[in-house]
Amino acid sequence: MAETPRPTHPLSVAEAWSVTADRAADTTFFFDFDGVLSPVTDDPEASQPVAAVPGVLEQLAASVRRVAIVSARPVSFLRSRFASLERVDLYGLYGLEVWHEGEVVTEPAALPWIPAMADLTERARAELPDAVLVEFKRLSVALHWRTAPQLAPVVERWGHEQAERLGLKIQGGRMVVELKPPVDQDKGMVITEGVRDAGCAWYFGDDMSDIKAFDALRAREAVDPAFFGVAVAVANPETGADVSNAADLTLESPDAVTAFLTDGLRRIQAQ
Ligand SMILES: O=P(O)(O)OC[C@H]1O[C@H](O[C@H]2O[C@H](CO)[C@@H](O)[C@H](O)[C@H]2O)[C@H](O)[C@@H](O)[C@@H]1O
Repeated sequence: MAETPRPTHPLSVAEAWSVTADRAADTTFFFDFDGVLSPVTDDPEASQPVAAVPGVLEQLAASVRRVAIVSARPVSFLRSRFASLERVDLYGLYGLEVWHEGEVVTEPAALPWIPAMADLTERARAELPDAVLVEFKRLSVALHWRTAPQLAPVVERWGHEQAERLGLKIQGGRMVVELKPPVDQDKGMVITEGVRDAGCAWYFGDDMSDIKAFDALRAREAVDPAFFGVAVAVANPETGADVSNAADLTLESPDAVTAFLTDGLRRIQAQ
């Protein structure tokens, strides 16, 4: 059968699935976790994927070349939510951690920063108002104001001061600011590496840090016009229009992502 011609952006959903079904053996799907596979909750520890997600991802992984979750969460957290998945690759802490052959592999340049992150966590808990949730992630510290939105300016100011004091990187997100070691690693770099020899790739994201992943798909297309990249935004009012504007398609929620993938899987399997 002749290969479906590569459509130009903007894409229709039907075009995107048609090209993907043709190239399934050469396709990788990447997913962010929070807000994409899991609905947003006040307590980050309470987050769970949509019930059907593990089954859908495992089936997808059996039908395409590769499926990976690329998250700001630690790999240990992702493993706790996806223990049953055997075929899905996991990148944690923006790619500073990778789940590889049954163990967590950490970027060596980041390891010396663990004590500084632990100290910063203690300092944040002592200095910030109690309503700020301080999440220690071994190689980063996330400062959440979801349950106290009026504290956003206080937390952002404190975060920027600490980043300057310690020479850390700072990453904004959904009602959160995160402090990270000054190590060059982000979701865009994970995707750039991950699509190097792919013919087609999808990335599903909902937050500012995901725009770099969308950009990595675009950059790959620019050097190889035959490559087919699909950026999918999961819309939310917190990140405004920036994520949707950077995407090819927009879905409204993690439930909608699950239904969308179920439909896509049917199309791939029917090919
Ligand atoms: O890259 P991701 O997997 O999307 O992780 C981004 C951040 O997700 C978590 O925070 C966000 O989700 C929480 C639970 O729904 C929510 O309470 C919070 O307001 C959101 O910012 C996680 O806790 C962070 O560490 C991640 O950076």
